[in-house]
Amino acid sequence: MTAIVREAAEAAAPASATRLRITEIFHSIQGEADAVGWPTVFVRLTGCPLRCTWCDTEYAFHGGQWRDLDTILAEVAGYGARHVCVTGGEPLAQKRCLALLARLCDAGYEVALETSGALDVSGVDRRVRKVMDLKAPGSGEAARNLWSNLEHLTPRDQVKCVLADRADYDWAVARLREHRLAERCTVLFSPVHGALAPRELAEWILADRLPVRFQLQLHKALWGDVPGR
Ligand SMILES: C[S@@+](CC[C@H](N)C(=O)[O-])C[C@H]1O[C@@H](n2cnc3c(N)ncnc32)[C@H](O)[C@@H]1O
Ligand SMILES: Nc1nc2[nH]cc(C(=O)O)c2c(=O)[nH]1
Ligand code: SF4
Ligand SMILES: [Mg+2]
Repeated sequence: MTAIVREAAEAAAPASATRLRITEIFHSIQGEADAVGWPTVFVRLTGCPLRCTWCDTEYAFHGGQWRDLDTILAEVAGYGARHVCVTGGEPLAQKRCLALLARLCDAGYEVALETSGALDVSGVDRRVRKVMDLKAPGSGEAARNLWSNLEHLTPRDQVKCVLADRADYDWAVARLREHRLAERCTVLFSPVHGALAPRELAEWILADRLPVRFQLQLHKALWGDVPGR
């Protein structure tokens, strides 16, 4: 069977109701958002309906393996970490992601979800900390932002704007004010890795007295831009 035929067959026949397509499960230092620095197990779900120009995980768009929930939970448990981050690809593109998140919460983990902001987050377990992107124009995917998602954020969640240039920054500042984002939850501004100089973004945030939290991808400082880290 060729890889393409196998992929099509797997996509058509997820045998059990509790299977998800997984690109990788790995143990690393959380490099982004509120839980930055904590030893964390990452569960990266395969597939994404978006194509952000600067995406650093294109390898998660295709392939992966169908894994059932019990097997995923068992592998996560094997690392003995308190924190779990469910990411992708776009995790919410697989409906069973909601069951995975609930099972991880039931098991007692601190659970974070990295999501694009383009898919409905209303069904996500309230115990999960959502880290929701708002895609700026430089991503090429700003039209996909599902603004109704803002109503489902709580103070434990975070909104993240990943910015490629000054035009993206100006867009994000306008959205911050328009939607009173900082009154809803923590707002993260992060430079696109290798595109916008981190110091430049830091200076803009300070000059404008913005109530946002600057963030850099810590794992890339530690290990570079490699899969599974
Ligand atoms: C790979 S995405 C997966 C989750 C989901 N699809 C999303 O976009 O949030 C995880 C996080 O990495 C960020 N990211 C991806 N490529 C990046 C890059 N080149 N520089 C900085 N952040 C990046 C995304 O914006 C997102 O916040
Ligand atoms: N170390 C590490 N931290 C991360 N936080 C969010 C990640 C992601 O790809 O969603 C990520 C990742 O890929 N690696
Ligand atoms: S939504 Fe996330 S995974 Fe999908 S292309 Fe954009 S950054 Fe990559
Ligand atoms: Mg990543």
